[in-house]
Amino acid sequence: MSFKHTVSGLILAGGRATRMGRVDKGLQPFRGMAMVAHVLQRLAPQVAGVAINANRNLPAYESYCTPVWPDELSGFEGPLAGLQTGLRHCDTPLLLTVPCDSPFLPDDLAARLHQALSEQDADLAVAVTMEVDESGQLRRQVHPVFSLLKTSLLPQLSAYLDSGNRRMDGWYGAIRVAEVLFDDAAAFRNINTLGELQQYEHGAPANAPTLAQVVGCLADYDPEALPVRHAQRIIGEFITPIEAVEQLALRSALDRVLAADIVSPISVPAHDNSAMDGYALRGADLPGDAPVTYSVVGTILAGRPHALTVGPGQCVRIMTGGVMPDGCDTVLPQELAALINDAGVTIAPGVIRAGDNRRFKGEDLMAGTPALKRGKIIRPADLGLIASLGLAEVAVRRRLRVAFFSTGDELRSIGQPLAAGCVYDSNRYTIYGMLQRLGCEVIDMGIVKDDPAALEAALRSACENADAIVTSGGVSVGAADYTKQIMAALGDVTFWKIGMRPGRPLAFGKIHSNQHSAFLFGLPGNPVAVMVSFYFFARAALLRMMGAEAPLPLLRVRSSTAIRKKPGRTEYQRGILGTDADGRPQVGITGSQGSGILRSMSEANCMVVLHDEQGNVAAGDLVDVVLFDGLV
Ligand SMILES: Nc1nc2c(c(=O)[nH]1)N[C@H]1C(S)=C(S)[C@@H](COP(=O)(O)OP(=O)(O)OC[C@H]3O[C@@H](n4cnc5c(N)ncnc54)[C@H](O)[C@@H]3O)O[C@H]1N2
Ligand code: MOO
Ligand SMILES: [Mg+2]
Repeated sequence: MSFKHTVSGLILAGGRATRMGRVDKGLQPFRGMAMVAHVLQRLAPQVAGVAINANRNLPAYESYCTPVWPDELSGFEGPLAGLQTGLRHCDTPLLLTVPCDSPFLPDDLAARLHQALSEQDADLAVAVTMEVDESGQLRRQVHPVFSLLKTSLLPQLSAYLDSGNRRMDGWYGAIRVAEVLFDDAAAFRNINTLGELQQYEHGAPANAPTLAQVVGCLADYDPEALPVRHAQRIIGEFITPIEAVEQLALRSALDRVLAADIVSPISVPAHDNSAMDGYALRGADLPGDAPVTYSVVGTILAGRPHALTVGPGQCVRIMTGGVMPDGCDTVLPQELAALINDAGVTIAPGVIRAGDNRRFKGEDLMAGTPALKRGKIIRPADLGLIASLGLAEVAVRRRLRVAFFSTGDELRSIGQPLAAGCVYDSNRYTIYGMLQRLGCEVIDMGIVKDDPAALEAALRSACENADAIVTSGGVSVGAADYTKQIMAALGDVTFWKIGMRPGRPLAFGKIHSNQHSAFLFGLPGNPVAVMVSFYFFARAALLRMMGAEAPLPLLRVRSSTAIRKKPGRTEYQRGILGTDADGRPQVGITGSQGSGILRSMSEANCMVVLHDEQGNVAAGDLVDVVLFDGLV
């Protein structure tokens, strides 16, 4: 049975709003209605009923058809006073509090807090998020105003207030508290100042520029002939990263983006140790002109503590990884000994030098130094590195949610018969593959017909469920291409003809629907154009949204053939990178380069990037190449 009937909601609107100039925060207009109405809309479906705790303008709050309860303590005594009032009136066993200035609160707040409360048999469940501060460090942020608690806690709370305390979490010591980690910190954002109110009015985070502002910085901006590098720059400046962070078990973090620097808590290795199985001795003691025999005073195994000291004329048997004994700085690999017998180990002159085969404490990682930087995509070596620090969990950015669909009446899905003039939808498969490779959470929305209402519904739904949207088709100048009109109507979207081949038309911007917004990449319909536009525009932008640093490396390679190329535009040609007869790398172009010929894309293992200013390429010239696959 659902828990909903056991929970009442309480919106805390009784504060003074000192940072907002003492206006009544809950009643401030925001995106077409009062702030409290947004909170009410999100909270009401999650609970049996909602009440508001307010101390001013009571009739205005009552107009939302909810009970309104002022504090019993007089003098704006803070949120706990509101909570006390709420507990006193509450007629369900549980009460859920939220502040009136949090219009983005999560839809699953009650469900998640309730689950933790019952699983952990707690008195109170409170929301927690992980946030990255300005110095790049990760910290836990507890949100005591987002709490689910037992109504029976009223006596404890009243006693706490009677003793003069007002801190929201100050009474947690006396009750059982369950902390619930939410991965979307932005959902808990509260609006504290009039400036923030204006800022969030259009869904824009702090200081986000409009597309027109970004474009305004380009002296010779021409959307009908936009150089590739300008389009890339505009997109990069307009995109904003998602901030939500989640804590994952180490192995689950593979291919995810590190959310905060990892500072090494220990030195690796923790001690100077031997790099070889052999004999440790003092470097100053090595032979001069004649062989020397050293007596063996003990054996050191890796991982075994010891208190051996080695004097002049002595050595100690040591295994790889064994901790170097005091005074020793050199290891003789055992196979280099001139003689090993009961008298000891004999070393000939000149076989090793002082300091050989010793690994220093901290030579891999020194305690207190950054081991990995935020923004790094976690690869197999990083998993090992983090494990070497003894860390079981890492903080990563939440996965980026990307919705995608294809547009066009001529498209058929696999399994459907192919009517005359129709083609199977291949773009949804290439896009799926490319998004998966980037580590996105994908939402496949199928094929959308060339119909304005269907396109609008699809874009709105994508916008409400994803961080970014990738569409294909309908961005050129064709008669049935409604896509552009609908995209433009839903937000800040611009349409470009880019100086490139393939992939000339591109729509880019941000759309809004029901208080949600998403970045939009309207890619051209031709099957190769869609891939090229994804790789050279969407890829970097999506990575930036994920908070990742992953530039595309360009290799300079000799072209095995001549390539025709017009200066004044960037051409991306499908290439096969291999080696010539002498084993040197070379690249050749796959067959037809038409933007509908997917076969030649499939045969290719790289793209040859011929830049704007470049003209024809002669056989043997060096060209830039981007590989499709990397080793990791
Ligand atoms: N008069 C002009 N015509 C065109 C121009 C132009 O500048 N002036 N640009 C050309 C270029 S370049 C491209 S690329 C295409 C882009 O067109 P759209 O983005 O509007 O895409 P559609 O018209 O919907 O489709 C184009 C082509 O691709 C096939 N297609 C579309 N979606 C899929 C899919 N999911 N799977 C497989 N194939 C798909 C579609 O059937 C068309 O053949 O416009 C040029 N025209
Ligand atoms: O983008 Mo189009 O022809 O360049 O395929
Ligand atoms: Mg078209």
